[in-house]
Amino acid sequence: MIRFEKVTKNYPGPGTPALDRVTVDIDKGEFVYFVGQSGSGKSTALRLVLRELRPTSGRVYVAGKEINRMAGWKVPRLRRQVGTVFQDFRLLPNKTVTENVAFALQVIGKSRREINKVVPETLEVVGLKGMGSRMPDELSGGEQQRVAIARAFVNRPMIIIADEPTGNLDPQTSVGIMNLLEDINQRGTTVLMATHDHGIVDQFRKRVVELENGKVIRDEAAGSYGFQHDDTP
Ligand SMILES: Nc1ncnc2c1ncn2[C@@H]1O[C@H](COP(=O)(O)OP(=O)(O)OP(=O)(O)O)[C@@H](O)[C@H]1O
Repeated sequence: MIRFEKVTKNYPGPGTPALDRVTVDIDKGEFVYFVGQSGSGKSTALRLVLRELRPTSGRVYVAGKEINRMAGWKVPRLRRQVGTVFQDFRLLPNKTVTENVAFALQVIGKSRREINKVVPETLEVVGLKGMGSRMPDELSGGEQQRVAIARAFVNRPMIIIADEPTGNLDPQTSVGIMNLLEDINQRGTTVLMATHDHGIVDQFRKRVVELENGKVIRDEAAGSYGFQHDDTP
């Protein structure tokens, strides 16, 4: 589904590469964490999948296509198949919950009829049934993140990219958001998630790709890694 093949990314200016010959293969339906210290290259890796950035060398494949070679007019189609979720929610503050989610479908030309059917269904999936007429500032952080996930998922994308989706949430609310991302993953969407949150990575066991200075220093399957904390008395 997604393949990074010896991907190096240099930003302009001096310094080490943000990514350095990264090779990672992600199958359809996987849930993969990208972990590592601030500046290790997690966001750069995620942005390459959207072709918001282009590799300095190496190749990034999404659904079998090398996206760096894709014609520019095909990039919007690629991005429609990749939902995005961020730490800071990024909702439109002057639109209701329903309008925020509907907007993602309006911009790609879906009919009003389809929008009226799919948006309430999606709000139900994310646990916001009956909250469609609220404004973002009338919601808790966790609820706002659910709206953002609904917006990312409403078009049933192949892939969801989540960059620190629990970064602004307390631990209990984060668990709710992780349950939701797991649910969406189980419906067949591949999930790539960058996180600093060791507690989440320990509790919700998934494949872990760890970056350090742009290099992959660990790539472990779900369940094969040890707990970071020893809770035995
Ligand atoms: N637009 C940019 N221009 C120049 N350098 C950049 C740019 N974006 C990121 N970098 C650099 O690339 C490296 C990797 O950054 P990146 O944002 O991918 O890391 P990250 O692991 O996502 O960090 P964080 O957890 O803080 O978000 C860092 O050294 C960063 O300073």
